[in-house]
Amino acid sequence: MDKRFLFGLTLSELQGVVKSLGMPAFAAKQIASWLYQKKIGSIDEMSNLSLKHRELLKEEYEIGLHEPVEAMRSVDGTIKYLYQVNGNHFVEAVYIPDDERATLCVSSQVGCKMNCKFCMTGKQGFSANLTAGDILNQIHSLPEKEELTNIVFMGMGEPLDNIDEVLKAIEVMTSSYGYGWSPKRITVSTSGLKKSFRRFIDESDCHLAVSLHSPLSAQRAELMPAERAFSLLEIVDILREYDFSKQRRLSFEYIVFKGVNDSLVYAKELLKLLRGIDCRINLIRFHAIPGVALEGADMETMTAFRDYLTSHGLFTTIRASRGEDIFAACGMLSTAKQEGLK
Ligand SMILES: C[S@@+](CC[C@H](N)C(=O)[O-])C[C@H]1O[C@@H](n2cnc3c(N)ncnc32)[C@H](O)[C@@H]1O
Ligand code: SF4
Repeated sequence: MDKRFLFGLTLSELQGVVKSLGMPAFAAKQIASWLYQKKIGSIDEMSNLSLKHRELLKEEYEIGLHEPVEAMRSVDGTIKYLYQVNGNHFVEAVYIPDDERATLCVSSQVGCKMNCKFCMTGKQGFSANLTAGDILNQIHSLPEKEELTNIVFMGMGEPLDNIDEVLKAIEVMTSSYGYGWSPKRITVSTSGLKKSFRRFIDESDCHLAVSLHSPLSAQRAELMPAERAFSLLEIVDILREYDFSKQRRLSFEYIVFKGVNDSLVYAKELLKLLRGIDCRINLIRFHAIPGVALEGADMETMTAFRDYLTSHGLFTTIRASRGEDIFAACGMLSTAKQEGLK
């Protein structure tokens, strides 16, 4: 019988485990502390549990941590790690060191269902959801774990399409029994999914980044089929109900495509769409992917676009592209090869 994994379980799930094995209730917190606050390789190392209880646990469970199976280094210091999940699937996570920050871009799914026209992960199609353990393992088994200052859910997959596991992973990251991190260190990026959009805002305090890419519904639908199920107008209407003026940050991501959405006409439409919402815009350079007839705008156009928005009261930044030489930049992640899809 395959053993189940302890790593990735929330405190209440661990309470269920110890209860079912007839162990004392306080053992759940002890196990959580071994799992999340230390780095152990086996249940035998949980030295404050009795030998009998460790043996009981071992009959049904194992820790379930997995080191990355491959690492690729960019000239700019970015490192892309490949993790094997669930035996036969693969996902990538990208470590991005910066001056005083070190960010890990994590994956939430193997592939993605959303099929955005410009994204490599979208081209791969969907294979599987990650468990909370698979998501947390990208952090916990990272050689640079201790350096990390920020986590962004901007790797493979649509986090809101795997909301239960994403919320559980965030619970472990932010709880005192887990990593104890502030939710302000975590950003979840989404293309927008009606069924779980509100739930994510209500049940977490993490920063939210919405992939917009066009202020016009028809054009957005061309780029992102998800627009047809949950339009930017519906998204913005919901966001207006919430207060993003305090600790929690709302940003919109906008890939600037040459001759598509890069003129000031679009900047003006963005101002109209987002009027009255406390947010910022993050302009992203397009990372070309094979077989897609889209091009990125040049830096001069992006700077003019940024300056126009900022001078009209919508704070806008241009995101630095990192790890392009190793296919680690935004939207370039794909494990189609490892999955045997091409
Ligand atoms: C890969 S997605 C993952 C998170 C989520 N699924 C989403 O779309 O927001 C992270 C960000 O990368 C952007 N992206 C996708 N393909 C890209 C590309 N080829 N060049 C630049 N950015 C890209 C997405 O639009 C999104 O803002
Ligand atoms: S951009 Fe995000 S939602 Fe769109 S296909 Fe890529 S991973 Fe999926």
